[in-house]
Amino acid sequence: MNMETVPELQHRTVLLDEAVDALAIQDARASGIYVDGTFGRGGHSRKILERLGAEGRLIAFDKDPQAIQQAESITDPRFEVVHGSFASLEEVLAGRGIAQVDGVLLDLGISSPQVDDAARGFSFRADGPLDMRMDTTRGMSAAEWLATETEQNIEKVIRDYGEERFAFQIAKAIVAGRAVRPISSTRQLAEIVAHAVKTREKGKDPATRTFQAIRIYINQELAELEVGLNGAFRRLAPAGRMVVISFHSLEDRIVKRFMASKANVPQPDRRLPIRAKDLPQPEMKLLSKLKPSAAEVAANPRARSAVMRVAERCTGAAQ
Ligand SMILES: C[S@@+](CC[C@H](N)C(=O)[O-])C[C@H]1O[C@@H](n2cnc3c(N)ncnc32)[C@H](O)[C@@H]1O
Repeated sequence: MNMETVPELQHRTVLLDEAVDALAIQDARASGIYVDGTFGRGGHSRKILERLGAEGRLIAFDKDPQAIQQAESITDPRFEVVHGSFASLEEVLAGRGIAQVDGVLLDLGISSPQVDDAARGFSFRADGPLDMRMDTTRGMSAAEWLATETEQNIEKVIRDYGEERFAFQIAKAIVAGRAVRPISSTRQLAEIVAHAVKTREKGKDPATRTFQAIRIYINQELAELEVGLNGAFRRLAPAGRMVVISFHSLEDRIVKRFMASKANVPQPDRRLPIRAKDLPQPEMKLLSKLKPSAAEVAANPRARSAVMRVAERCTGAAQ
């Protein structure tokens, strides 16, 4: 579809002030360098630019060409947008001769325009081609993947990334369904899943978990998050802030564990009891964990599952 014919869909930024406040862009830090790893429709980026001084700099990333098209309308000389994953943050910064940044923001997952445009194939509510790629310029669509993947791997993805207890039945139904007719639309997949799911969760469409799982797999969301967190950490200046907003427990678990490991906070799965005096110096300080207010959730129901975590690079940490 010609992108110029797509009506512009809106994204309501979650935890807008809270996330930008957490970057602490003030005093000397207003002339720092910041990264918005998930530009979306630029709600956070625009607010960061409002707070930045004349010498400050903001580098934004997004995998989605439609987000990039929006970002390119920002003509501010302090701003630059990169079409690519935040997993490439380190090499992109290195390519610009930037050794350290003062803050990194990641507002994970998909934007409302991606969900609301049926042609992107993310939604089980509207019929559209079964695509689900954030970056439509590369990689395999969900339809292509479901056409070729083994039943065992489909089951594993749906179980691991959707935490779906009917993963076995759904994978079986997908493989039986594709033998009759290629699964090329969101509605077709949603119907196959609905028949395979035996008991319904209250208030939840039976396709919710499967769509989430396939989307995470197609976009390699969790693997890229791990790489992005590590890259952001290595590039953070002392006292630099890392602010991450997650929208489901799999993401939040990764963020929580990453920050906790850098802050020497004991992990439930750490086997050996380690005496405090034997622990290495913490490299990060945990600053806050926050959820949207009831008023924000009432105004924007998509904010309901958001969790924001903030950590700061310790000043004494080795670079
Ligand atoms: C929740 S939206 C961000 C909204 C944004 N903060 C705003 O205020 O408009 C998430 C965006 O991140 C992008 N995205 C998700 N994972 C990404 C990744 N690994 N690298 C770059 N962009 C990513 C998606 O394409 C989407 O546009």
